Amino acid sequence: MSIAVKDISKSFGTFKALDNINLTLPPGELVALLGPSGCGKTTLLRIIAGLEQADEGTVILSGEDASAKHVRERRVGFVFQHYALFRHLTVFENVAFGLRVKPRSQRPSNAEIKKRVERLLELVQLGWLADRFPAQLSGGQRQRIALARALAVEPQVLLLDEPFGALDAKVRKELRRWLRRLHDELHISSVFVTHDQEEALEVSDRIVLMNKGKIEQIGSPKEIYNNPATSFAYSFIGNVNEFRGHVEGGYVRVGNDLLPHGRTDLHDGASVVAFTRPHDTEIVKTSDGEGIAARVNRILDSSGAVTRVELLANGDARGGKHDYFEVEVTADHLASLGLSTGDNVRIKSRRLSLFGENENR
Ligand SMILES: Nc1ncnc2c1ncn2[C@@H]1O[C@H](COP(=O)(O)OP(=O)(O)OP(=O)(O)O)[C@@H](O)[C@H]1O
Repeated sequence: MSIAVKDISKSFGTFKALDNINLTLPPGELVALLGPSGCGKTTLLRIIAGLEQADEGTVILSGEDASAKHVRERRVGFVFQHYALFRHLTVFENVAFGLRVKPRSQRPSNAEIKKRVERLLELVQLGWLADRFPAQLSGGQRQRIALARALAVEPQVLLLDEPFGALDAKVRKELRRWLRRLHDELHISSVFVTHDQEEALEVSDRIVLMNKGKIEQIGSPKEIYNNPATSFAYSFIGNVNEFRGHVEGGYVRVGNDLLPHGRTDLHDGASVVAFTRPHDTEIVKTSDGEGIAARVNRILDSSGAVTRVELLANGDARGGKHDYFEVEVTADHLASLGLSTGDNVRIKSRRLSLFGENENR
């Protein structure tokens, strides 16, 4: 089922939680709503579900205006961070619940319910827990049962609000891979909320990046990572080195340092923020000349082909919010540089992205 959101706005009192959101999601995708705490992800998810009413705008499910449709009619399945399973019901009965409470005319027979629940438990790989009670399950197992329960009523859309948020990092990683595999089997249009960029990048087909009630960018994980459309997108997704200064000819002046930028469309004196990814950042073993003055703080041991070098700003950026840099260098290059902790160096960028104070690209 396709999901479209048109001109949705929502305020709580005087606070605008969602500001004119527009979104079209093709059917069958696994979509991440990603953004910092309080940016409006959950509110948007709840509006799509019909659990919350928008002040303005419409939600269109499968080409039909769903605004007037009740939650039950939207055929939406939910999984929440703390989705309380019924404590007094076994795993089997928790999953069967949505089917047992259907109106008699739509309710499957007991034999059919048994077959469906068994199939779902097999799907979430927990058939062996059918007779247990929720208190006898781990957090990860509970979330998988919650998912089986959401799927039992054959929803056309699956909405997940930080489904693995309460779990420890290792279980979280396992479960998100598992969710991806499950989605590849079922292809139900699914939207999940997360504030974890790694989770969104690893699992989703498409990321909707939000900030302060607005959409910053929509794209595949690759697009968002490689071509962040706004300075917010740059600093939120992936590791990045950030420099603030102003344009001086072909350079960004950061205090006493000059960083070459290679752009021709910038006015002298314009305030800019410049970003570069660690793998696009270069270390030059000289203490003067072009580049940002920095000192090697740590060279991380690595058995792989790439080594991470941490540096601290030496010049005027020191003490600021962005006085820490990360550079990824190949083992060969590192050897030829002959770097040691404490060395004074300069850093430059092979691919610098600049954003003006009020500019988004
Ligand atoms: N019922 C409500 N009454 C008042 N303010 C609310 C209500 N629900 C949400 N808000 C506010 O709206 C903003 C968006 O909330 P929302 O839960 O959608 O954010 P979020 O991006 O999901 O955040 P998080 O990642 O922390 O869950 C927040 O500032 C929140 O405090």
